[in-house]
Amino acid sequence: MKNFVYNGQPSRVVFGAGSLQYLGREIEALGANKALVLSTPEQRASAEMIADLLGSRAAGVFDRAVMHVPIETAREAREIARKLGADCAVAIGGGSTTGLGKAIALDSGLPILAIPTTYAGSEMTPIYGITEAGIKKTGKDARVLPRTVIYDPELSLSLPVGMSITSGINAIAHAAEGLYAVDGNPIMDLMAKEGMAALGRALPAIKKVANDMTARSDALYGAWLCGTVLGNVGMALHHKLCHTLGGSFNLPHAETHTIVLPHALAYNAAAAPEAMLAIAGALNAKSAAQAVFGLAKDNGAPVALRDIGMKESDLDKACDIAMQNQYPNPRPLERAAIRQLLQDAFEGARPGS
Ligand SMILES: NC(=O)c1ccc[n+]([C@@H]2O[C@H](COP(=O)([O-])OP(=O)(O)OC[C@H]3O[C@@H](n4cnc5c(N)ncnc54)[C@H](O)[C@@H]3O)[C@@H](O)[C@H]2O)c1
Ligand SMILES: O=C(O)CCC(=O)CC(=O)O
Repeated sequence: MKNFVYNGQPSRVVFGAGSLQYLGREIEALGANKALVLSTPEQRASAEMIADLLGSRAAGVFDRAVMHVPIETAREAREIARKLGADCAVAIGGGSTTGLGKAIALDSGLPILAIPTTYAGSEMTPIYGITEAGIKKTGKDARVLPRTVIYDPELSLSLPVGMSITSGINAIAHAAEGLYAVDGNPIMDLMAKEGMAALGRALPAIKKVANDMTARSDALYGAWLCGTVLGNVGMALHHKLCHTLGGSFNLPHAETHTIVLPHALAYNAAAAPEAMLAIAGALNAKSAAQAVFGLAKDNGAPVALRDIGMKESDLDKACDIAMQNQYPNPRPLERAAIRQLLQDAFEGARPGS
């Protein structure tokens, strides 16, 4: 018998190859006149292309977005937005750039138009993260949810294949944990299954042919759905472990998600059997944990924390941090089992089913 609360979150999505052509129309619909364009240094050329498209509606380009939004960068961007008189922010890039837009919006209420070029899903969430004095704090605020999102798969063609696979599995992690969320609901379950299935099809196809437009479109569609799940229901052990490993040990975001997810699913398997069946079904496999491990390994993604910069001597500390301020999880957190999970992820062991 169903028993749930569902809260719709207002955001407008424009999806499709070539949909960047609607940028002007969408800025106008926001009632904005001066957009500050945000990007990482690596995507400066994309930001300039956006500024050119905006013409007189571009206030300027700020290209210093970096992972985990250092407070100093957030302050600098807020000040530039204020000096330029920007009345909206256009974020082109992945979660780091959207995150910078969110840090500006949190302070000023400036509306964000996001143009995602990875599959991280931040554009669909009211979640922000800011790093101060080496500690990453996350929170939720309706002001940071982008008002408009333009998903144009053509802009994801340049995402390197390796990053596409890990970013896609980052998206799958949102959907997988959404299926056993304490505050889950049937709408998010549908989105989670459809999103995972789209990514499960798309990632091997992208590995084969990086510019397969159908696969790129499927992947971005999956990212939208999985990101929506992240924005609507609470995450569990897997996200807690990744926040610990990323925030305290500076491990790269999407790769960490890719490595940890099969082990977190194996840990939760017996406590969340229906979710596991749904995940396995969406990925066309018998075991959820094995399916995700295979998706990573067969497509050349890293499967061991030791290969992305984790030190074995830090595993005890990581375990201690992960045991603090626990997120709700289907199986209670048992220290010895979590420590073993981290060891398995460190070594890249095949997870149990
Ligand atoms: N708040 C949320 O809801 C949420 C959700 C997911 C991730 N995040 C945050 O987002 C960050 C990670 O985001 P990410 O994994 O998207 O990585 P990212 O935004 O850091 O991007 C990684 C690199 O890829 C480049 N890149 C992005 N798209 C590209 C493209 N199409 N072509 C070529 N290069 C491209 C970027 O410029 C950057 O150099 C983390 O800080 C994470 O915590 C937040
Ligand atoms: O860094 C943030 O903004 C929060 C990240 C988050 O909750 C989603 C994730 O870990 O992929």
